[in-house]
Amino acid sequence: MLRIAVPNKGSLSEPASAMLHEAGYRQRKDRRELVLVDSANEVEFFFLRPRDIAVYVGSGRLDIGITGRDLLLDSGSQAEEIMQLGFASSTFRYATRPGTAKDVREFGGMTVATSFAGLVTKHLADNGVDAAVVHLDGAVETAIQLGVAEIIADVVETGTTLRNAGLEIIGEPILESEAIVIRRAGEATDDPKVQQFLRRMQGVLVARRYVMMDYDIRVEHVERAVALTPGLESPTVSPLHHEGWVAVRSMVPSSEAQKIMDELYDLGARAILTTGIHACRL
Ligand SMILES: Nc1ncnc2c1ncn2[C@@H]1O[C@H](COP(=O)(O)OP(=O)(O)OP(=O)(O)O)[C@@H](O)[C@H]1O
Ligand SMILES: O=P(O)(O)OC[C@H]1O[C@H](OP(=O)(O)OP(=O)(O)O)[C@H](O)[C@@H]1O
Ligand SMILES: [Mg+2]
Repeated sequence: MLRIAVPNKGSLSEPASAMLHEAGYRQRKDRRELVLVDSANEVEFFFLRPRDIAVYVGSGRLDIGITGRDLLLDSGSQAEEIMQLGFASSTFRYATRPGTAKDVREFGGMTVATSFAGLVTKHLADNGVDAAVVHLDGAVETAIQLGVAEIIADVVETGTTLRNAGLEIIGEPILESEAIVIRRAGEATDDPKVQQFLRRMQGVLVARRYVMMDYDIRVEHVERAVALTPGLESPTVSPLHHEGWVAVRSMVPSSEAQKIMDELYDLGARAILTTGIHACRL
């Protein structure tokens, strides 16, 4: 059985379970369930606090886990990133009241409040800055108003929380984060069970990002048409009963589908259809 850690709460929890469900795995119906065995797929899921997942995986108690890159790096665990999952994207940044500091090198003697003390302590040391770090569990934006710190370091997605607290970002992001799959550092990556899991997750990412496009076009225009729809490897071109016409089938990025349909139409393509992809293995 492959033993997989899944976030049980917070921003990562629902999208992680949704992705696993799309990949064909059983997921819990009751949020209080802590362990779930999916015997048909030979997988056991452990629903754990997102912060703890790198600890379990790094110690080798669980084979793989889904967590955030920022949480992995903050934990200092012996675990490594093996796949990006494309959700819960954010940056991790310093922020303060206008006029306090413009660069991390000006933080000397100040206090930084954060829920990611490991990450921030390392970043300050890497920049040769002697600043105090106060660890808070959440809502760190309020720490400045309440006089606990002059600077905060926190997750920023849209920036709304910072703006509402009257804070401004300082400098470049400390890091860019998203949901990732992790495993114990240095572990061989050719375990067939792990490989199968990663292929399933990759299949979900591709199914979400691409649509299947079909169209009919006159033979003399097919080269220009397939240049617009090159597919991942090569488009399928089939003869049509109607002489001089072919049918083309190809995967295209869903974000570009409408633009490509317009361009194909202008080239003379007709019966242009797109259909969703439910699952795939590349
Ligand atoms: N607003 C957000 N947008 C994108 N990702 C976020 C956001 N807030 C937190 N995250 C990500 O979620 C992970 C933190 O998960 P965690 O469950 O510990 O905190 P949370 O999602 O903020 O939940 P809570 O604060 O309710 O406990 C990190 O990887 C972080 O980057
Ligand atoms: O840039 P934004 O789109 O505003 O999102 C960022 C906010 O989202 C998270 O807060 P959360 O709601 O999880 O509360 P917390 O601070 O208590 O973790 C994070 O800690 C930031 O405060
Ligand atoms: Mg939070």
